[in-house]
Amino acid sequence: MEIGIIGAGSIGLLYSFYLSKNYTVTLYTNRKEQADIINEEGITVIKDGTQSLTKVHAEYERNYQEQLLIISVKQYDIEPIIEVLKKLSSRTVLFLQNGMGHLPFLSLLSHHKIVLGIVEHGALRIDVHTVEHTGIGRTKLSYYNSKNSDNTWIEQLLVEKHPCFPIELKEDWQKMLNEKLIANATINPLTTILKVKNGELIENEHFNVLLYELFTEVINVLGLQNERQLWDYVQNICKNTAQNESSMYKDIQKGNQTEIDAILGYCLHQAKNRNLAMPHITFLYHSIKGIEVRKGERDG
Ligand SMILES: NC(=O)C1=CN([C@@H]2O[C@H](COP(=O)(O)OP(=O)(O)OC[C@H]3O[C@@H](n4cnc5c(N)ncnc54)[C@H](OP(=O)(O)O)[C@@H]3O)[C@@H](O)[C@H]2O)C=CC1
Ligand SMILES: CC(C)(CO)C(=O)C(=O)O
Repeated sequence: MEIGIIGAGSIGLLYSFYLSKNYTVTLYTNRKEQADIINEEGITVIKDGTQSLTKVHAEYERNYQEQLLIISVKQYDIEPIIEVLKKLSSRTVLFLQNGMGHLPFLSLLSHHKIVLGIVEHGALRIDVHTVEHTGIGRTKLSYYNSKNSDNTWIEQLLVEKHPCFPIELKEDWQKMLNEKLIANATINPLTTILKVKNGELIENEHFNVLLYELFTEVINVLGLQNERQLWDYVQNICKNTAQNESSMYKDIQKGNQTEIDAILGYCLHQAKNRNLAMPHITFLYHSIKGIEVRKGERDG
């Protein structure tokens, strides 16, 4: 099976490394120099201090040929890719983004078999061809516009048996994405403005109150009922990733754009549609947007 992976950041490098063990992978980069380096030196994954190298073919030209395309760019880089996907013949397209920013574009791609995914791995790009696998998690997949049948590409992925790279199928994409959104909408912005690691949101009783207040707004706006179970889920993520900095906190420290629009921006949009007041979400959304603008002004 031939797989094209679009976006050679932390997730693109990690997925190229593991999937190339069983499939022919082409990794599409944003810059020619990165493709040249990957073609020459391969991809290195560092896990628990051990380095492993694999050869993967990288391309800068965007003539995606593969029958399975995996999209691993950030939410704010999705739109130009959608424009290309619109013109391609029918195939399977798997989106791996955090947040919900990609959903409005999917109606433009109805001739493709769309699969939504969430990533529970931790991955951190060290340089243009090296990624650190900072936490083993699952990839969860769910069919968006087709039934759980006749997708041989996805069925092949599901028999993937690498112990560090488990892949699961979920029935309900909305539930799957909502759960991930709850974690990203609560842990990410709070850790960013408080400048703390994930674990402090449960270790510090005052921060835990903030986490809970924000959590109740988020589940309210998403219209979710099983509060107890979801609150345990969020607290468990803080516990299991206690020593990690959230991706949003890392992005802000590096002066990068965040995915706040696809995360809290989406929640605010839902709140507006339903005429709900969301003071914590509003406060945090504008705090993060303000920090991004200040950074832009300093650089500008
Ligand atoms: N990293 C992680 O641990 C996790 C990430 N995710 C999600 O996965 C997604 C990807 O995240 P991550 O890998 O960390 O992000 P990165 O920023 O590390 O990587 C994104 C890459 O996409 C490249 N890119 C942008 N536009 C294009 C294009 N048109 N064609 C080819 N490449 C392009 C960027 O290039 P350039 O460098 O030139 O900008 C960058 O290298 C996000 O939605 C994130 O929320 C989810 C869970 C965990
Ligand atoms: C689950 C969480 C919050 C773990 O850090 C994450 O996905 C992120 O940082 O983006």
